[in-house]
Amino acid sequence: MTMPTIKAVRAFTVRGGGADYHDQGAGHWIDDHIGTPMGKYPEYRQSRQSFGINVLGTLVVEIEADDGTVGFAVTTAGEIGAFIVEKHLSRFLIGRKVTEIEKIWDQMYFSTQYYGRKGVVLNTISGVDLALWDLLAKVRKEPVHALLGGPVRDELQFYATGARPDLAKQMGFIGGKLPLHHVPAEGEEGLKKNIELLATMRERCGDDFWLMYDCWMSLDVNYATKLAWKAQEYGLKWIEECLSPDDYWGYAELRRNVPKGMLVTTGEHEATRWGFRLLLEMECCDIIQPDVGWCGGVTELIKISALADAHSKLVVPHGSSVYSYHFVITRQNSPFAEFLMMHPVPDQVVPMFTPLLLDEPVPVNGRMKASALDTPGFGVRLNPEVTLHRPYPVG
Ligand SMILES: C[C@H](O)[C@H](O)CC(=O)C(=O)O
Ligand SMILES: [Mg+2]
Repeated sequence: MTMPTIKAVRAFTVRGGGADYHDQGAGHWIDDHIGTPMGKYPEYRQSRQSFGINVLGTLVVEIEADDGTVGFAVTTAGEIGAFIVEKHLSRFLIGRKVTEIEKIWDQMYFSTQYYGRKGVVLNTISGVDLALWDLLAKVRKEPVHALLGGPVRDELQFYATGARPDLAKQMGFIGGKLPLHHVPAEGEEGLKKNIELLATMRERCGDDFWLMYDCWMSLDVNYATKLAWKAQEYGLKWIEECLSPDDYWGYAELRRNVPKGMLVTTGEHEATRWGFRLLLEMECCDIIQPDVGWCGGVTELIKISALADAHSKLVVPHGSSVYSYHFVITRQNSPFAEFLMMHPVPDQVVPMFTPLLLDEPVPVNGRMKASALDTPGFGVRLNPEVTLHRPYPVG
């Protein structure tokens, strides 16, 4: 088979949901007084949008081959990402064979290293990488998971992230991850409220349902330790992303501090094999949670996952819908997946990247058959009713 070459690269932005899942309308649970590192400022406590959590918006990367096949992917990077793709990264793509994914990744990473390494640049590289995997799989008329070695199980099992684990239980999920609402600056009263909410959810969900707390980088070691010990009574399964992603030392200390059996998880704001190497070698956590749309894409997640496996750690990727599912189904050290509840209440399951994608599969009764992932590429289409904006058209 002669492999097609890449003839065009296009980068678009979109507002309102999509890959920037924090870019939601008013009244959504995801922006309701959730604990953040900005919570030390009372004026930024009630809403994450008030400090700009949704300023980036969604980036859509489209890569077209000379046989007419188009691969695409979405991530959180908006207009900055569109600039980087069109003005910088496209030079490593145009004219290349669709199979040259590893070399393209290496060139994207090392050519941006002087201003990149993490954050929005890695989100952008991830978007390009995912679009390349989508393109190659479509050219080969296979799902991405087939290129990754194929499924190791018949179905995925999900826990749900959202404000209502009690409803998630009724919907068939194996667990519910709650956002923490109150930060250390809200004192003993806030700590009491954090524990009361957990107690209420334990009461509603019964003993056997997993309950987790997502702390979104909002705590310090002392507060997180206190929270963990108080939460033990209510069977908290794991305590997530308590500290700044840069505080590897704090994570190592927290992991030593928490009650035996409670898991410490983190990594959704970490990137690349080098970042995860620190988390693993410094024994910062029990489960790593790379976001495949942010950590460097599938090409990098393969390496991160192998490193984690060698350290006997689980990889349970953060969010990212189909981009995660195609990976998780192929790895023994990823035994379950996250489903982010994007319904505002959330009392029903809606596709995570709604309304941007069509054919996005969702868990039914907390599960998804591997066969739901059998369409070529990542198996999703851009919704033609969503208006895309191309801020930096090149060529
Ligand atoms: C709910 C969390 O604050 C955040 O929006 C999502 C997240 O960290 C997760 O799904 O994990
Ligand atoms: Mg999280």
